[in-house]
Amino acid sequence: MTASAATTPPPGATVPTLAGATITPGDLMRAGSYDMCFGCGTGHETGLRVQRTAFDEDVVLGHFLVTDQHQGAPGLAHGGLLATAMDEILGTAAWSLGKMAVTGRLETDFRAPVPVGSTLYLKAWCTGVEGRKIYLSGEGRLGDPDGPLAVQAAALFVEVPREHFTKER
Ligand SMILES: CCCCCCCCCCCCCC(=O)SCCNC(=O)CCNC(=O)[C@H](O)C(C)(C)COP(=O)(O)OP(=O)(O)OC[C@H]1O[C@@H](n2cnc3c(N)ncnc32)[C@H](O)[C@@H]1OP(=O)(O)O
Repeated sequence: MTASAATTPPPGATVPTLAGATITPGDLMRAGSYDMCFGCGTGHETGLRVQRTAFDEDVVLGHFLVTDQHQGAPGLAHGGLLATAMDEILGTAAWSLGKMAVTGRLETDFRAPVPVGSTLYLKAWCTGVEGRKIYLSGEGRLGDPDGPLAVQAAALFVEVPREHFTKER
């Protein structure tokens, strides 16, 4: 992955830990997802409907089925939607550390085309935390969790207070 300095943890960034977390992975699993989220909502008719299948302190796993609603070129997934899928799984990895966080920066490498009808298997993990900054990496593989590499991503998420989601704008 050709990650920039902005998404690479600086020397001295800590290895993430769940100590002091306000949200546990169990809470997150029970909370499910926001129904109308384009990434994971089951109420969103044309969304990606990413399913999160496992997460712990080290890694988060998920997958989604690429449908004809997700095309860019005929028969192939749109790159922007693949970036959205990576955003979703990277965000889940950030939240699974017990931190409410939003995407500050998202970088993607597209390694192989992703056909309609295929399942993209997603994986994300935290590479370091410094203050409010959470550094994450992820990948998407075709057809199987160990299948061919299709997408790689690196991101900087920034921890925010609850008011970020509730204040009127
Ligand atoms: C319980 C419910 C469960 C729900 C399911 C959970 C799963 C969820 C899955 C969701 C998945 C989907 C997720 C989504 O889609 S989240 C939606 C998309 N993202 C947003 O809307 C975020 C919009 N941006 C902001 O709100 C603010 O800009 C934030 C909050 C990010 C920072 O503004 P704030 O005023 O607060 O802080 P700051 O500006 O002092 O920055 C702080 C530090 O960060 C560094 N920095 C910031 N940006 C960048 C950048 N681009 N490159 C490099 N560095 C950057 C900055 O230099 C500084 O560093 P330092 O000077 O301290 O060293």
